[in-house]
Amino acid sequence: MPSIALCDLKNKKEKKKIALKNPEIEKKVKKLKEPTIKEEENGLEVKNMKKKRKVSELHLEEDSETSLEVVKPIDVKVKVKLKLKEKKKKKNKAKVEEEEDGDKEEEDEGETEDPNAISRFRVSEAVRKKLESKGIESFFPIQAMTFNVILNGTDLVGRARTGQGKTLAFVLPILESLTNGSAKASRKTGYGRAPSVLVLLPTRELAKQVFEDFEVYGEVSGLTSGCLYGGAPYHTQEMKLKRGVDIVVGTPGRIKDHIERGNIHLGSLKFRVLDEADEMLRMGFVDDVELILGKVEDASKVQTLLFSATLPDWVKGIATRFLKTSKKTVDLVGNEKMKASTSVRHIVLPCSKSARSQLIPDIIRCYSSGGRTIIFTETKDSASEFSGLLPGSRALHGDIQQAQREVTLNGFRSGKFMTLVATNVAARGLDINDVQLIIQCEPPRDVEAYIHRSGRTGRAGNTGVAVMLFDPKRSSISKIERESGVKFEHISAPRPVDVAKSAGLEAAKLITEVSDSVIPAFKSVARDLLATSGLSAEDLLAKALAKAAGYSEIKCRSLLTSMENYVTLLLEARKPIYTLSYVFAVLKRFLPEEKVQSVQGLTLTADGTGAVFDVAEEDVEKFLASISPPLFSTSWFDRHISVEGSLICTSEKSAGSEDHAGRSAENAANVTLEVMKKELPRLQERNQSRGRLGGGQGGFGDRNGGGGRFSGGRGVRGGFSDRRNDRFPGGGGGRGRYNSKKW
Ligand SMILES: Nc1ncnc2c1ncn2[C@@H]1O[C@H](COP(=O)(O)OP(=O)(O)OP(=O)(O)O)[C@@H](O)[C@H]1O
Repeated sequence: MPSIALCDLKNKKEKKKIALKNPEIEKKVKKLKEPTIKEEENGLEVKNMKKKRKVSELHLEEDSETSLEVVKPIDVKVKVKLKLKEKKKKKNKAKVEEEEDGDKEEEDEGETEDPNAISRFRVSEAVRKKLESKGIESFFPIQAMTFNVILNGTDLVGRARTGQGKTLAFVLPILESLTNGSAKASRKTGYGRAPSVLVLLPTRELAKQVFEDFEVYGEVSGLTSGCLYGGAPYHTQEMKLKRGVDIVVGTPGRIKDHIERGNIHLGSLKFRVLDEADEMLRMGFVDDVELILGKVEDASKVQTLLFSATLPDWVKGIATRFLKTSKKTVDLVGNEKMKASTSVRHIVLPCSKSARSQLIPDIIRCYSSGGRTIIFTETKDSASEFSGLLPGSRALHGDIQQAQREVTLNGFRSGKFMTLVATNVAARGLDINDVQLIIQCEPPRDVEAYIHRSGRTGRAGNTGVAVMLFDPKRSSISKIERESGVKFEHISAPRPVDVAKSAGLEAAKLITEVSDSVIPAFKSVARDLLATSGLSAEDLLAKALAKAAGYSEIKCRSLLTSMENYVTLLLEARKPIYTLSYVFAVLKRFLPEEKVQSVQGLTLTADGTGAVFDVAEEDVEKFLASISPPLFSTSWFDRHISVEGSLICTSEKSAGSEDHAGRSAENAANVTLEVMKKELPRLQERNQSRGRLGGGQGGFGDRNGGGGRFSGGRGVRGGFSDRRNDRFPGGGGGRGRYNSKKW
């Protein structure tokens, strides 16, 4: 579990490069930026339509009632290149030099040809120009693959990974259909008109975001939109509806209210869209959604679209009920193992609850590349609590007044503050520029939440980092890993010494910016200090830099719980260790009761031969001396002074060097104890702890010692308390446990 020290990188660019060092990510990002749909799949409205239609049919199968077909993108570029290669071969036979030159030109032309160019789709000029003004000249795969299907009047289920442009995938063809397509003729116009489009979304923030897209592109098409969500005054919404709007975007609760108040009539509806459908239904809006959709008098005349990055099986039932049997499915994730964003570095880091507030600022410093960070907490209280602890951050959750929620989100979008601490209310759909880092304070309850939260970064072809903290004693990451297909990068906390180096660089930069005019005022003090301190000029300056960076000392940090001033020890035995009770028994043989009780986060290693735990820095020597007889005359502390002279618990010395194993001579109990300096071994996860003593399957016994140690209120300090985690009843995920009120 390497500690990846990004901290000492000099600038944002370098950090980004490192964040991308995962070759898999680089490959995928490149792929997203390239056109990935075959020319034929666009269903382009251009000359060679016949040929295209054939292939298009191949990939856009009609759905049956019971199945969701998977459509896979095909790499256009590869195909274009292959054709060109063939052409080139033929021409080479002729061996005519001039012809070869011509061929080269043709190849260049061919390679730059963009089959997803918006100019090749039935997008009206005004909208195209608007898109261009926003730098959008080419469709993303999901857009290219769904545009004509929607424009041609077919119901559709669309799925693509987070940040791949699903919003415009429905906004643009709907606008075109209303202004130039099949819905144009029967669309109601004029004062007091009933809406032609109804878009339902799970959160107010998302509703507002999607509404803004409809406004921007609708305006140039002569269409108006209204946004209806709770927490905002009814009156303004009613007035807007009275005047008449073409498109209504909103959350189910408020839309239902307006329908019941007689403010919205759905008799003229042409489109209904369920965006983030699974979330809406999971949040308990199913009745509202059904009621709203049920208000449509003649469903056969309405086109229904359902989009999300995640479509759990149970959503398919909903799709079957609300979409026509002729519906198409464009699924760009399908059966691919990796369901989460491929442009994100997915990292996990062990951290106890009490260490989070110390660790998170360092993670931000190391991984945010100077961009925005969103921190996800499980509850509204902890979101507020955290934002209180992190200077310059703001909280966003369901208990905050809507007006304040909007101020907060606007402030975050505009860069007034760079860290947002949010509940799942910000997990879905939010598209905020330059979010570089996502921190999840603990593993979410289901894989969908992980996918959407981590997907707030790495959007539209950009890259990002998602760090998930987990407490090995209380939570499990293997379920999320398995279901999302993410291969997590395991790292340990940024080392305080690395963070300090990074802060030192920033301080050095600041010092060079200080005007020379200050020198005369401070020079004599500097001279006196140099003469009296007994330090070299270099050391003295180092101290001054440390102070300027806010450091008076460098604390050490545990690898296991990430707690400051704690050190992680590894106890190993010659035989398998089945229970924590055994470890406690061993410790009790050598140490006084109060020291044994003070250990934190005791966890068995995955290989079953050892256990790791944290002890306070000042107790390390006592533990080592008591359990492993000293191999060397020097003390642990002496051996942990780094070359820079600072105490670092995660020594930079390599394995096999003199002090790697600390004191590891065996004692009467045939166990060894050593300081963990660089990497943690793989640990048993919470849900692996059923076994011999617990009566379940698996190799290892009940780590909780049959309800002993950790359930009886041992009064451990901070870190890992004895509280069982009752948020995982039965260890399973699944529906029904989501409590939207928590947000
Ligand atoms: N064709 C395009 N070219 C460039 N940028 C685009 C294109 N289409 C959309 N975008 C931008 O990509 C970003 C992500 O789009 P969007 O929010 O629609 O993603 P999404 O797939 O809905 O993500 P999520 O699943 O998280 O909701 C937005 O900033 C959007 O403006």
